[in-house]
Amino acid sequence: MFDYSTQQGLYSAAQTRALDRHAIEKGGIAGGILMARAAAAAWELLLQRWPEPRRIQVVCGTGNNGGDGYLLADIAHKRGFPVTVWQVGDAGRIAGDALRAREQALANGVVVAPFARDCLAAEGVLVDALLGTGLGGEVRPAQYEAIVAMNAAGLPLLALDIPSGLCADSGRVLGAAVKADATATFIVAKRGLYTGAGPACCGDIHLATIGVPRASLAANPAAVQRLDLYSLLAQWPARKPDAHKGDCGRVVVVGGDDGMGGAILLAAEAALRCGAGLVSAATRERHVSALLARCPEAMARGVRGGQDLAPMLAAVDAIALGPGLGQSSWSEQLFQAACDQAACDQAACEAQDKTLVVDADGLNLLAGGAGGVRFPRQDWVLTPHPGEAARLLGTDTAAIQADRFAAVQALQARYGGVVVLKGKGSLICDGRHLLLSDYGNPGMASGGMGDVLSGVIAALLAQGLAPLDAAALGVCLHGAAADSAAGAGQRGLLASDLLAPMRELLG
Ligand SMILES: NC(=O)C1=CN([C@@H]2O[C@H](COP(=O)(O)OP(=O)(O)OC[C@H]3O[C@@H](n4cnc5c(N)ncnc54)[C@H](OP(=O)(O)O)[C@@H]3O)[C@@H](O)[C@H]2O)[C@@H](O)CC1
Ligand SMILES: Nc1ncnc2c1ncn2[C@@H]1O[C@H](COP(=O)(O)OP(=O)(O)O)[C@@H](O)[C@H]1O
Ligand SMILES: [K+]
Repeated sequence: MFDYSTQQGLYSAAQTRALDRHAIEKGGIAGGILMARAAAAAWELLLQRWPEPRRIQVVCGTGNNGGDGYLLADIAHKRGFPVTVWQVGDAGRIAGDALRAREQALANGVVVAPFARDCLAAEGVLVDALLGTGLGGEVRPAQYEAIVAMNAAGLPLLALDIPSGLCADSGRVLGAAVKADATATFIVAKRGLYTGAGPACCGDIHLATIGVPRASLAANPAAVQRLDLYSLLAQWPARKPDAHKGDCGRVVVVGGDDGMGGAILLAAEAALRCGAGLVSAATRERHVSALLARCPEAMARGVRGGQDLAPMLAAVDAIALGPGLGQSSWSEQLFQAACDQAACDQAACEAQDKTLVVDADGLNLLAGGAGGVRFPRQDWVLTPHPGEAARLLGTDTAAIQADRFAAVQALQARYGGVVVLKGKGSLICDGRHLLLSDYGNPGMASGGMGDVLSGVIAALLAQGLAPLDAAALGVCLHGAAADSAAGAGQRGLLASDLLAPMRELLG
């Protein structure tokens, strides 16, 4: 198993508060000092991004996020920039460090005025210091209006800690959220910044750890890890010099019903390009010649049903079940045969018996109860996109996206094994680990991308990686290859464009 403890931790709002408290009470760093450091780090980022702002407008709320904003305004004012603070909400509610920050800014001559409709001037840089990790529930009308106004201003926008209106825990928009060009986040990275609506709201994310003691971090370990492809690759030993194809694993890809022959071809080719020793494709007879013409290294077989498939599965390491599988009676037979063939219990799984990667219509058949397949089971990796996840949990896509962390955990609890919830900020869960990959880009919103991913994960399983490691490395590799292939343009990216960069990344 890979060691995930060295990956970057992602934190919830409650954990961040606990960390702040620990740093203040045990670390002896006053809250006001942390606030001043946060403001200084954000100011530095602002000047890096927008070196000569004609003006700075800071929209402040009544909590400590607003306090960060007041101190940033104070720094800008001292440096001679024209600054205005627009105060949202009743200033009488401001207390503690935030109140001291406001008083300092006022005493130094920063212009502070109540936020009003149309108050924002159309020049300079806007700073969002309205709501941070203290946001609870849907945003109230006054804050909603300020968020809409900030987004409509058409100005460069820097969010402090978290774009206002974004839920730090889930990455869901709570009514309305600021769409920032950059976010300066403080102390630790928050989990909601990297999945769901988070990436679209944050722009570039910059973490300023502001000197929180190591002991405070150690006392509050993160429950989610953000994956770094290269540190995973570094944990995967190189092939031994005398390796032969039998050492590199056998994969069978199962699918390609009428009209979907390309899906099975993509999965087979991806498995080969990611290093599987031998790859067979079990598909409709009529797809065999096209598959062999494009990819002669694959062993393509036409199968009429479960009885033809079973012998092909006898001596394999990983089965990718679902690319273009369809939902016909042929599909159901293949689905059942593959599920029956794979080992079903924990012991066999740990003994590196065959593992199933279930995707696409394999997941739809599972959700529909096809073949009476029983679960939970440990010998599979399920790779649903949010629509498939909704079917598997009997809910709708919006509910999945509203809390992707909860959704992936619920899927894993019900179905067992390893679950990958795809989409921006893909999540991977085996019941003990909760991992996030933020590689990938909107160029991947095109047919066939998921088929490639199932081939990749199957190839990594076949080469001996544990299911969680194969899923984690596979998802990162797939997304990073798409980032490399997209280059300057995302439109028109094809799933097959990922094959060459994946190979390069694997080294
Ligand atoms: N020492 C530290 O701790 C450090 C903290 N730091 C900073 O503090 C931030 C956390 O500060 P926080 O906890 O004060 O909360 P914050 O995000 O300002 O929100 C509270 C405000 O929001 C309001 N509000 C809440 N829900 C609402 C809703 N649904 N709709 C509308 N309004 C709503 C709530 O209003 P109330 O309900 O009280 O009327 C209150 O005014 C953190 O993100 C970081 O930036 C850094 O300086 C580093 C050191
Ligand atoms: N905007 C995006 N950002 C990052 N990754 C994306 C984005 N859109 C799609 N992807 C990735 O592309 C793949 C699409 O898979 P899927 O929806 O199953 O495609 P298909 O069914 O067409 O094969 C997933 O791995 C998903 O995470
Ligand atoms: K904010």
